[in-house]
Amino acid sequence: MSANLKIRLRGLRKSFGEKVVLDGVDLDVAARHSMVLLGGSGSGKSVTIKCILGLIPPDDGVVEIDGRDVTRLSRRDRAELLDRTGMLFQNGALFDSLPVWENVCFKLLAQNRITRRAARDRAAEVLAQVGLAASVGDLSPSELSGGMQKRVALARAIASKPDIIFFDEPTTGLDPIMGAVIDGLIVDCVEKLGATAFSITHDMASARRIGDHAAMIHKGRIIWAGHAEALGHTGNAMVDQFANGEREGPIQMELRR
Ligand SMILES: Nc1ncnc2c1ncn2[C@@H]1O[C@H](COP(=O)(O)OP(=O)(O)OP(=O)(O)O)[C@@H](O)[C@H]1O
Repeated sequence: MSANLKIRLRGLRKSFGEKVVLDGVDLDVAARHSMVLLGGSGSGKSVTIKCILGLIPPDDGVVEIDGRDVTRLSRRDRAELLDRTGMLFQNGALFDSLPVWENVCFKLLAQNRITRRAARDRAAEVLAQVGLAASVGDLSPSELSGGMQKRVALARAIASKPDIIFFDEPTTGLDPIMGAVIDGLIVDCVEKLGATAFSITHDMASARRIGDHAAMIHKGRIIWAGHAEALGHTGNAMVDQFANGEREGPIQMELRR
């Protein structure tokens, strides 16, 4: 394995009943790079992330993080891996019953890795990093706008200083300017941590901003992987159609059949 490789997927397969979702996914993500996984609705992007995190057991294949096969880790080693991982969920997934500061430090508090007093300080620190005042820490998530909730969700994803962060549709539901702001914060935070980022998104502007590399999944396989700046002119008709949002092209023709 290359010493520089953070995530390595080989021959990843997953079916639900008769439905084959992942049909031999091969993908490499280099350390400190930012990979964006593209693909149509229901193409298996979230299932891929869940397999990497060990939340769904693959039927077959290899999932390596730092050269270790995560499908074979002991419960303790998997917990240790998850401790080093941050996740920003599609809907933010904040707990309304807890103030923002407890949401931000939820993982650290739940694992007794920090006192409540230190958690307040840590929350203020990461809230500042995403452009929010410390006083926001005392509010309930339901009192925040969608953009602020995304910032809080980002603060929570980085609070434990993870070395891999997963972003699931980080700008969904935001206006284009707020989306660009959140993307900028994502890039800043990932860079500051020196983390590896793995994102899934339908938003091509966002994909180009947050990804240095990109890959596209189609019919359960990675059909293209390369530099994010090539998106739209990769030479792969399916990827270019998707990236350019064109009605006509090989993907639509398949849908018509
Ligand atoms: N636990 C599950 N049980 C059964 N089917 C599942 C399960 N999880 C996912 N699927 C199916 O796997 C397919 C891929 O789902 P996935 O959520 O990975 O898609 P996606 O590419 O992330 O889509 P979207 O962009 O719409 O979020 C879908 O058809 C979905 O219904």
